[in-house]
Amino acid sequence: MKNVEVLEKVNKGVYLPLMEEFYTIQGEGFYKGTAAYFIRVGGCDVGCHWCDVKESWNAETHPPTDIEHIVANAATYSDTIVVTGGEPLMWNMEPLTTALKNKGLKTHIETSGAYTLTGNWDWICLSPKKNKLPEGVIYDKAHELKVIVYNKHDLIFAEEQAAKTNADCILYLQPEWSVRDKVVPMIVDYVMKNPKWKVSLQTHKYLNIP
Ligand SMILES: C[S@@+](CC[C@H](N)C(=O)[O-])C[C@H]1O[C@@H](n2cnc3c(N)ncnc32)[C@H](O)[C@@H]1O
Ligand SMILES: Nc1nc2[nH]cc(C(=O)O)c2c(=O)[nH]1
Ligand code: SF4
Ligand SMILES: [Mg+2]
Repeated sequence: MKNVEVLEKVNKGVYLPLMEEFYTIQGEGFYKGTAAYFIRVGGCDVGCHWCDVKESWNAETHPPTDIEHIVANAATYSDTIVVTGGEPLMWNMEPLTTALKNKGLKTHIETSGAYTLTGNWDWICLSPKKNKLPEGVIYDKAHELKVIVYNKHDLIFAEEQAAKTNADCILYLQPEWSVRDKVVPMIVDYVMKNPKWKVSLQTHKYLNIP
């Protein structure tokens, strides 16, 4: 296939720059502990300095991959599919999620919300970033809000973001991994004083799994 044809397919979302895919246990948030197949799509320009997948940022280093292959493969592993990245919403998620749903699979997304919400999702984890704030509509649709806490100011940011979410949205504070020893006591204290929040840990890192 010619380069332009591939780019056209990527633009439509029928090909996606695939970084990796793996069957594991969802480590974070509401579905923590649940087996799920992860599809990690390349490309992100949000630029979180503590991002734990910086290799995902440059989309050009990840091969444009036919979503039909991705979906056929995913279906052999799990009925719960987590789409993450990179920032999956940099791409049109309509074709991928439609194909996953046609196979009867549950579609979950991990997103910063920095780009327009596309796709048909059973579960939306919104993890907003100060550098590039979410676009309006996703706050109404998010099932969980997961704010990463790197310092004290992130608790103020967390409250600002929570104020924008819908009433059913489950609220999580998750320690930034590299400073976990410092921020976990702060998060624990904050959650006990403000019990509308829950703690989320990156449990897969404790379990030594992907
Ligand atoms: C790598 S991101 C990819 C999805 C999307 N770009 C986002 O940020 O939501 C997946 C999840 O990991 C979180 N995350 C990334 N780096 C982290 C770190 N160093 N410590 C804790 N959580 C982190 C993000 O906030 C997000 O909830
Ligand atoms: N096990 C596991 N759970 C996760 N939850 C969110 C992840 C992500 O990177 O989006 C992630 C991940 O990379 N691994
Ligand atoms: S938005 Fe997500 S993928 Fe992008 S830099 Fe931040 S944590 Fe990493
Ligand atoms: Mg991760």
